Amino acid sequence: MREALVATGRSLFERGLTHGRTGNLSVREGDSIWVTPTGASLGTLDPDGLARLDTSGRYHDGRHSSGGPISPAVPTKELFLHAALYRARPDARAVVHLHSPYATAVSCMDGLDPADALPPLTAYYAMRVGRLPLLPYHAPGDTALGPVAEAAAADHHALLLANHGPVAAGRDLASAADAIEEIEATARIFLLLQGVPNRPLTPEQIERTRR
Ligand SMILES: O=C(CO)COP(=O)(O)O
Ligand SMILES: [Zn+2]
Repeated sequence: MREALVATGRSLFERGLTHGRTGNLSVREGDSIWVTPTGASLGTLDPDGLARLDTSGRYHDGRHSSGGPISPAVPTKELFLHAALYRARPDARAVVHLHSPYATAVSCMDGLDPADALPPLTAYYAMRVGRLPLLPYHAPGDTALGPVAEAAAADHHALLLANHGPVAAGRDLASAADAIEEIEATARIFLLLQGVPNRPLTPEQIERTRR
């Protein structure tokens, strides 16, 4: 599990899906959450340097001072955001947050539909993402985003944080990574199509898309 988290982080980083020391990943295993430490590059994670929180460590409200973390690593400042998605989505086993450039560019655009920030341009976007709520800007680590994200995540496994970047939950790490990569690919296509007449998929075409 921890090796997979490290390998996924490296892969995302090496392909430019997040930069510097941005982004964070977590996996839920039983009563524990393994999460990347704050201030880490996703390109150079260490399986022994991840933070591990158990439910008695009160990860539910993102506070990790009482009972956890069990390991000495200080968890990401977005732990509360990961916890909000896990609370909202009992089937979720992984959460990925990135500052991927095209999705982040879209998150800075004016005039988006806050209920659904990107059009369904391709079948894989429709399959892997569906609707993408745009959540209002909060500073990184601002726990006021927690209840907002939790409410939105009840019906959506992927969210776009305004002027920040995407976050996606999945039934496993590969699914969460697939969803966030699909957001990035579609954001890029969406930006390429600015000013170009285009045809998003129709509801009927989406309905016929194999999941
Ligand atoms: O993406 C980030 C903040 O939004 C990175 O923060 P952390 O280094 O605490 O994970
Ligand atoms: Zn971030």
